[in-house]
Amino acid sequence: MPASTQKLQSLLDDFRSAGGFIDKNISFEFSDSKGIHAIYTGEQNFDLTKDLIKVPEDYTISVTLAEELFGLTIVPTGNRNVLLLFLLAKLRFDPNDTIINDVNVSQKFRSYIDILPTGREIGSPLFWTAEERDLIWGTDVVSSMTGAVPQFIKSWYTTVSKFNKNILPGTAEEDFKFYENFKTSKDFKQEQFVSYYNQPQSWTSFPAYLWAFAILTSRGFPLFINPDKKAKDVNEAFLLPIFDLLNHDNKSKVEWELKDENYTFKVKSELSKGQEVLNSYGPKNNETLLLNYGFVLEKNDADNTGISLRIPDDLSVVEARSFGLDIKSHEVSYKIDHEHKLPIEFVNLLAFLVKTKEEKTLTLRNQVKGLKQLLQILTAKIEILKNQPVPQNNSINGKYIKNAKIYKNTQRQFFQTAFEDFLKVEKDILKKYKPLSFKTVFKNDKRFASALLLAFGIDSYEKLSKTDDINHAILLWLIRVGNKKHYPQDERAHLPDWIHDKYVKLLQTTKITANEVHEFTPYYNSLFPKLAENIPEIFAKGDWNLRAFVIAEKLVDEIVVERQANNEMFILHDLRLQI
Ligand SMILES: C[S@@+](CC[C@H](N)C(=O)[O-])C[C@H]1O[C@@H](n2cnc3c(N)ncnc32)[C@H](O)[C@@H]1O
Repeated sequence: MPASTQKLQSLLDDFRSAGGFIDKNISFEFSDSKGIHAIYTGEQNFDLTKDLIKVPEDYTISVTLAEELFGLTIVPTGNRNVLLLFLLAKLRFDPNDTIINDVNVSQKFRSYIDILPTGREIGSPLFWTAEERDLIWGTDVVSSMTGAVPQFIKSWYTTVSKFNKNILPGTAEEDFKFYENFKTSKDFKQEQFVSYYNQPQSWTSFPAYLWAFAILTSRGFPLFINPDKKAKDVNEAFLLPIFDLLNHDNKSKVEWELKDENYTFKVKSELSKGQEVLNSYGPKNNETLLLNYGFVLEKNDADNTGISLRIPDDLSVVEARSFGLDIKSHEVSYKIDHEHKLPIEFVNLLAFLVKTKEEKTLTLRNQVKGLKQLLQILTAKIEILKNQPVPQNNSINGKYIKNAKIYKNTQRQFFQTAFEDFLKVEKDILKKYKPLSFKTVFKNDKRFASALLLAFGIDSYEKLSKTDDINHAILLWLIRVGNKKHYPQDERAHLPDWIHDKYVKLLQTTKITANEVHEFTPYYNSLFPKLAENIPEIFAKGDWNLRAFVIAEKLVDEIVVERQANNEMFILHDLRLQI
């Protein structure tokens, strides 16, 4: 019999001797991808009115038990699970028995504690190596983890440093050094500690605490299922052996209940021979499943993702509200799931962030610019999620590679859908408001177009649009518009007044820095005086000095946007829109 089967058998024997019940038609099996799981083997469909599993209340491991060992006052209400984590760590890693109220708890739960998986077996990225973490680089799982671990370290140390000295093992001082290390290192990089995390030695060490944390999050039950025991904390959890051998399916209909001092487990949908008996851990998204349980679901109804944004401190929430946004603080996040798409409000928020001082409301200009930014954010997210590094090291766990792939693909799908939706929004807005495209300028302002031909040696807009010269062309055209009154009447018709007015206003109000002059000089010298000499009818009318280039560049920032779908350039009016 393999060691794992033997361990499981001992647990089942101990459990039955403690008064526990498991329907005779349930058999526990083991697979690399799912760990231990339960299969129904009965010939007849299971009678849904019957209990499948019954666990005596006394055969559970709770915060109350931990409090009896460590004392009531060590952790404040709101954080009581921490004590349970230390009890778990002690039961697993303390070679000495733990006696609580004259009961040898170590002996009582030995076979249960023995079957609990290691951190790496659970598969949470908390236990992944640096190279394995590269598989999920840039994802929300990594940012959650980076934020959470320092908090775990603090709650571990705050509690363990309060323990009565006579309960601490001789290795405690050594264990505490990790905290000193963490506290004094400016740039704490978790991945440097992964091999330490994966080898818990002493029960008071952080790795033992982290292991217990992963055990409680991947297999703990909420205490509120016991109405008698009023949980002091909303998220108070406990361990319910045997129930916790069941794997998860969102759709599984089950019933947990406390009846006559026994926790009972019933299934509420058909269970036939060969089917896996599945619990439901609740509607969990893939991020939570991966981080807390070490697995993900390819088809997960409860999956979601989100985009968060921080409004810079120098912009006020009040201003954002008067712009028409319904926001309460500087931190804004939007959730995307199978029912809720990314809302247009997100575009409006970005529009607010790119607005000019003069713009008090949503305009065509800021909305299209906001939209462009959103499409860029989504593209960046999609690119990160698309990237599937090929591990060079064949010691990387295949299950982790698979989970990372599924997690990233399911996340990417949300962003991909949002990207396509907003490309459509961009198309609709451009269709509705028909802003001036540079292609149209090129077509209408024929004199300018042929001047470009001479200047850059390009004979069509299509060719121009495929090179960097398109940006130079726009810059030159904006200066031409700024010099409008120096051109003959027939040419002026193609040079819009609103652009001219903006140019003049910028010219009057902008102070040009030495840096800008410095930056533009080589570029300016590459064009002038050559252009003025060769094509004076365009480039020697009005002012074509370096200042004009700096102003035109600022105007480009303000009013020119490149369409995401086909890189077409649009010149946008600050036409007021309604949010
Ligand atoms: C409550 S335990 C269930 C028993 C567990 N399989 C074991 O070996 O002890 C939760 C763990 O089971 C595994 N698990 C649960 N549901 C799963 C599923 N649908 N697919 C793959 N693994 C699953 C994950 O490793 C998870 O952390």
